[in-house]
Amino acid sequence: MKPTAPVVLLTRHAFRTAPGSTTGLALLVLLASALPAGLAIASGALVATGTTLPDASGPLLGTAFALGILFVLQQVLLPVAQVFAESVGRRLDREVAQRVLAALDRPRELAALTHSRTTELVSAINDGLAGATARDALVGVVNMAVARLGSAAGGVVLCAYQWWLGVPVLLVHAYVMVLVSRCYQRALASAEGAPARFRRARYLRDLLCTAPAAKEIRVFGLAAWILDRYAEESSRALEQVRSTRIGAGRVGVQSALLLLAVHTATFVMLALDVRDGGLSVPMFTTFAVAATGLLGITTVWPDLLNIAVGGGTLLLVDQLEDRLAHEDALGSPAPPRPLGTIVFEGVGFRYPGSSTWVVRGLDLTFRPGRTTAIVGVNGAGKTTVAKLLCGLYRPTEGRITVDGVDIRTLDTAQWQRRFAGLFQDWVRWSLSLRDNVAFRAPAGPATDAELTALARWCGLAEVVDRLPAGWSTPLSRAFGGVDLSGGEWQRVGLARALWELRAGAEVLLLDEPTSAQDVRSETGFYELLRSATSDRSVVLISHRFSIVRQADHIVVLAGGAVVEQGDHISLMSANGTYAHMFTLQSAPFSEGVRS
Ligand SMILES: Nc1ncnc2c1ncn2[C@@H]1O[C@H](COP(=O)(O)OP(=O)(O)OP(=O)(O)O)[C@@H](O)[C@H]1O
Repeated sequence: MKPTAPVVLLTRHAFRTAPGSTTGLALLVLLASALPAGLAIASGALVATGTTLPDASGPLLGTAFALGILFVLQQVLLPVAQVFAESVGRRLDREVAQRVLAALDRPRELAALTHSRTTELVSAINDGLAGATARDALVGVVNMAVARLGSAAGGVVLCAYQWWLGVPVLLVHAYVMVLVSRCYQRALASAEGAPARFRRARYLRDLLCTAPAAKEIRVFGLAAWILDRYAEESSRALEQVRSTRIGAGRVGVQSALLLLAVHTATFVMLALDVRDGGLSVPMFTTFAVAATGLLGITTVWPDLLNIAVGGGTLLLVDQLEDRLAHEDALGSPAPPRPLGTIVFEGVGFRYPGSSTWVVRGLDLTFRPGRTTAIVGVNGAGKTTVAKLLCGLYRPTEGRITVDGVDIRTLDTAQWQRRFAGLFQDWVRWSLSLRDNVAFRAPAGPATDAELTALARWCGLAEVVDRLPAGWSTPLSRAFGGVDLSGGEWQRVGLARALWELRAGAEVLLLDEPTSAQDVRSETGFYELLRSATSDRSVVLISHRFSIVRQADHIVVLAGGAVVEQGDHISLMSANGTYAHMFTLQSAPFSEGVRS
């Protein structure tokens, strides 16, 4: 199917977003487009009045006044139309941003979001918006429409003189338009490979502009190296764009020469006709002004790029929405409440686009109210199991059931809402502490008293006391607040997960919850965890065996499968992988005690 032309796409979206304003805009454009022809006719009429009626000062004044009005309108109507277009375009931009965010929020699973085509589309949309917004593009459409329709009207006037002159002149202009449009299409097509390079260049540039990288850049003295890499990447990305610009310049010169030739011929023909008595001076004036109006077409070339980029972005947004359309079958049943036993039955999983099995033939049981710890070496697949459990990915083979029902058949959004989690890469929101912990208060806004009780449990109470505006303090210096330490941030993440349990989540996923905690905080963590989670299920992923050993059930993952499971005592007496890992971690301390 042929892709919709950017102008059509922009116009269609503008009418859909703001039908009233866009209709007004279309009328303004039509009016402005008729002005060159009106000016040509009025100029001829003025000359006619002046030359044929020497003492007719009234009609002369009237015609001059009419010409003046047309002239003023020509100066005013286009800017007014541009202001209208900007206003409609702004609404279109807002709608585009909302549509992109809504589309990205739609898939319940991460596979669709992390797919390379999705990231490509999002990146291309961001690039498009940075290059030309829908507002720029819509202003471009107005400029182009006024110039092209105005020129066409001038051509029609010229046809009234001699059709065999008007038609070829119009055809030459049409040819120039096609030439220029093709040139921009080529420019866009050849720049298609550039986004990846631009993305890399932008990443390097952002490294220099963002605080988190500042420490390493200074300590390792990386600024000059990054600047060099940035210069290299961006100049390579610009190379393609530059080569197409040279092409555009060539087309510009060719078109100008063509227009020069055709207009010179027109003016010469008109002048010869006046000399030979075939054309009166007033008519000459009308046709000469009409021919001049045709040249308006040459003033809109930069707008073509804005239209192509802005319209192209709308096309990409349509494609993104199609890609991320909701996959859940409508009316899928909600998961049971409370959640029963969750079972992995022969689960195998490969990340999308990867041929490597992370886990295979995995049989696991998560009983309600129990703490299950998952251990294993780096890359064993522990986090992947947690992601499968909460429905962020679907098993490639096998199935996950709750009380015997395949979770695929349940409403994924509701399934996910039953989990609360602190992942390894939890988000540090640059918002107030209150928002960081209780985004979605279960019933009305969270009170400080409720939050303080939670903070006491999480070891956050001291931090809250220190904050200048307590729970309302923004956790970012960029927003006039404060920065927290890594361990304090982790406790904020933990508090958020616990708050979600209050809001109705039933399973708490903790992936390395004490990785940034000091020994004091780690000691007693498990008892505190159980007291805060009471009868809820907890899935605990940790390399800290001092915590893991206290779990009700411990699962050891290796080579993508469960190699051992049981409680600490049974696993230690089995003297297998778990016992080996446990001994390795505790050995330095025992030696320290001995010596
Ligand atoms: N989004 C992803 N796409 C492709 N492969 C991934 C992705 N996330 C993880 N992997 C791969 O899956 C494997 C298991 O990763 P996972 O994070 O589950 O391990 P882990 O046991 O939690 O490791 P660690 O103890 O280091 O946190 C690793 O080899 C990793 O490279």
